[in-house]
Amino acid sequence: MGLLVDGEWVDKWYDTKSTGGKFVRSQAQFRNWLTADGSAGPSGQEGFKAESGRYHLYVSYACPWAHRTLIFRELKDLRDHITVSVVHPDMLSHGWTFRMDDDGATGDTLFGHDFLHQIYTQADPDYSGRVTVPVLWDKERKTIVSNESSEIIRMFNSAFDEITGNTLDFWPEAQRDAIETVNKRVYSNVNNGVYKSGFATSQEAYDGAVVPLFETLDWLEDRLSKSRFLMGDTQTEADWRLFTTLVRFDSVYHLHFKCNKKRIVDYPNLWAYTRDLFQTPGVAETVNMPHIVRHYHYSHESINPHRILPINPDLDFWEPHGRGA
Ligand SMILES: N[C@@H](CCC(=O)N[C@@H](CS)C(=O)NCC(=O)O)C(=O)O
Repeated sequence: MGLLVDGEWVDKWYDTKSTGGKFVRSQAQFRNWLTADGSAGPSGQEGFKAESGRYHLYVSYACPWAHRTLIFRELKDLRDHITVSVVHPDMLSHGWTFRMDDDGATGDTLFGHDFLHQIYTQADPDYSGRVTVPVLWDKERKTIVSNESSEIIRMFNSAFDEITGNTLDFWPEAQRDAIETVNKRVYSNVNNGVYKSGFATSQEAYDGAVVPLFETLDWLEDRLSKSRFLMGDTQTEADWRLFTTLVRFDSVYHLHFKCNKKRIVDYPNLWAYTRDLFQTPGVAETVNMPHIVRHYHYSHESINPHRILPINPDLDFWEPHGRGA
């Protein structure tokens, strides 16, 4: 675990001393956009035109943020157009690595590097900051397009539509304000809320995260008692952003991150909704539970110093969900 400082790798855990025990996530730094015509998009430089075979994703199956991008690659039929490398689940003193001694870890299929940080310094030899997944890489310009999952899924939502003929829209214009409102609350209290609970190093910081987490899950449970998906009858990005946290919750966050007031299986609507999303064609293939369980319990020494993997509940994500009616 560490970060790059002026292009040099430094092995260092998250600093929570300066923030009163609170975990504060840093902002992603590569913020270019892939677009259908290569124009610049909301931020970054121009020239990243959607083209088949040109782009590559570096992901971890364990990471909920990277998981979003893998799901959109499936939902938007991009599998034949965007290639993928999967890191090893253990994130230790070198950060994410391309070790291949675990089922599903592919190694760096583009360059044969050992560490993900080498991809960052290849894009910017003086890069300072965290080395995170996902990374969207441009094989033509040999640089990172983006390392921000919330933006990568919006690129995937539309940039390749002419190439794939898949015009499913998970970010429909008419619902954007409503989606943003839900995303904001879900991001802060649920997606990042579990991390803020788990990485807190003071009681106050933990309480400040875990209470809003369960208040928000209660609110979502109620909302999902009235409609199949968060925005009504059709899936939007809001559902997929929530899903990657829900699918990990009972196996990882409940115990490892001390989010243990309830499990997702204790919420009838949230649990059926999680199964409904899981059973969406293409999605189950993106869920690698062994990588998920291994990564968190093995990598976070400060939380689980003996690296013992828990027995965990048997969860049947294939059980009929009954939410279509
Ligand atoms: N803003 C980023 C966050 C990505 C992120 O934090 N990924 C984690 C894995 S779940 C990571 O790579 N952490 C390594 C680190 O912080 O050093 C996104 O959503 O794309």
